[in-house]
Amino acid sequence: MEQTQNILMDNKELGTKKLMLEIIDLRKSFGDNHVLNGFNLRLFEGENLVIMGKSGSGKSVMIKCLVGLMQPDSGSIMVMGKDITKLRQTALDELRTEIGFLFQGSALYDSMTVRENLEFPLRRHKHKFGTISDTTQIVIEALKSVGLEHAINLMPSELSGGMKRRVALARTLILKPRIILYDEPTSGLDPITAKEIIELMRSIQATYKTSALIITHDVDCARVVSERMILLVDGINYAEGTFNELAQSKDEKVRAFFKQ
Ligand SMILES: Nc1ncnc2c1ncn2[C@@H]1O[C@H](COP(=O)(O)OP(=O)(O)OP(=O)(O)O)[C@@H](O)[C@H]1O
Repeated sequence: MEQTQNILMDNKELGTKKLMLEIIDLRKSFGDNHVLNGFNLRLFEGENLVIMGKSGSGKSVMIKCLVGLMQPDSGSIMVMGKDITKLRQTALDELRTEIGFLFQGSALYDSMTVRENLEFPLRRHKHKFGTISDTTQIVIEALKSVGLEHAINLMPSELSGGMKRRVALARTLILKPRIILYDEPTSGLDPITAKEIIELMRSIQATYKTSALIITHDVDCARVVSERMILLVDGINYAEGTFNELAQSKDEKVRAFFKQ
């Protein structure tokens, strides 16, 4: 596998699709620790793009820059054509509703029922949805899409790990995001539950026509969900391609990702 320095060499078919997210020459250092050294990424409409990188390779730093929790040293981050590093707070908040996050650990509010957990983001983002007098239908629809409509009145403590992750995903979907950012979606789950979540990610892509950026160590997850993958090594896109292209690579650094 040849080192891919420039993501503009994407396959031509993708070139005709709408660009949802673009990261250009992202750089971030902490003193002498140069974590991101010109990272590039393009996420197209309806696509699942997997990013793999070893522990400490800068995936979290990249996500923090992407969601505005960390300021990059340089580079731009375009979300649906707007550079988020240059937006004012209100415009940034509005744009943020187009991105849904599923972070490691499901982060449900323990003192709220499943229904209340799902209603919470709707209330917070009134500007996008207006005042909704009856949220029941919206909540049920989101829960149905993750197969958990029967859990609407349960407390998080009554849910298994897999169910919690599904509810967290429903809570993400309820805001109808155009882009979903999954951070280690299968971590901490047993293989069967992980497989269910992986299948769910595919079904959500088909139903909601979302684009997704997926950070994972899980080779099975990458194989099933990705249209394309980027391997992040030494702060750059070390290699890019489909799962099969990368899995067949002779490059030792690339091969290391597929040995599990
Ligand atoms: N706020 C910070 N201050 C100083 N160094 C930081 C800070 N945040 C991250 N780093 C450094 O940046 C590097 C990349 O860390 P990061 O958390 O992005 O890795 P990662 O790829 O997400 O790893 P993992 O898969 O283990 O979560 C590490 O060397 C880390 O020590």
